Amino acid sequence: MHGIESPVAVQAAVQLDEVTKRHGRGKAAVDALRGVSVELPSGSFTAVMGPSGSGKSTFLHCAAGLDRPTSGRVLLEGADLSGVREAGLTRLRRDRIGFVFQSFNLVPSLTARQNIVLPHRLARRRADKAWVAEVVERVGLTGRLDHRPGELSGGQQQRVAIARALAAKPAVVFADEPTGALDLSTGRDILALLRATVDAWRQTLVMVTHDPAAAAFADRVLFLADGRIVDAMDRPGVADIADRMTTLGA
Ligand SMILES: Nc1ncnc2c1ncn2[C@@H]1O[C@H](COP(=O)(O)OP(=O)(O)OP(=O)(O)O)[C@@H](O)[C@H]1O
Repeated sequence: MHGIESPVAVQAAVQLDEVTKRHGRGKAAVDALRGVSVELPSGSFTAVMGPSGSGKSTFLHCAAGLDRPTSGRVLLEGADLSGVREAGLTRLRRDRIGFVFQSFNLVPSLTARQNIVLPHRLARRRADKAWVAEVVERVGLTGRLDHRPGELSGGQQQRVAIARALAAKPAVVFADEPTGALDLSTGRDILALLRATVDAWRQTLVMVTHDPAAAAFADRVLFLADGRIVDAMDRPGVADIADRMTTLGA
């Protein structure tokens, strides 16, 4: 007789365990994160908000393995990053993490197509052509692939950056104010696109933003204040997010 097996626990894409981060030393030391514990489930879209200086960038940098916590642990797909050496971290970031920045960070001399597959070329790996074609279609860049960034609008450049982030099928995409340099309506299009990658492909997405309307695209909004997660809201509306930010003094 076999007992009924318990369901396999869904592994978090990213998990932070009592993470602290101290910048600087001595009198100049700043505790940017103070005991942050959170699980970011696979296939979820999380927005991180908080007043200026609350620790959002530090959170993103620690969660993405760009920066090491002073104490505590960060797990990516269940693997503890604290024991991983610098070369291993670089490989993990390249293979398992996608980044989207406010300022697009494209290489100006390369075409959109070349920018999208650049991480593969740097890793000396062949891109999955069928997947890249699907990504290009989803982000709406068909017909624009031979243009250089200077020949593309801001929204199109951000689409290239998103395609580049998705091309390696990353475990997590981290986006830092991805609509910060775009006008309102282009920004909405980009957020809808990011949302669609979560809905269609179960892409895990973590986005830092100041904008309640942007955060309202997420499944969950985490609020940071003074280096701590002080609140979380599931599927909140814009007004609720804006209210919460006001009470945090933002
Ligand atoms: N490299 C650093 N050296 C010293 N202090 C730092 C460093 N990076 C960040 N800090 C400090 O840590 C705290 C958190 O900074 P962080 O950039 O994470 O906040 P933030 O919420 O992203 O802010 P903003 O919304 O203004 O970008 C701030 O007090 C900041 O001054």
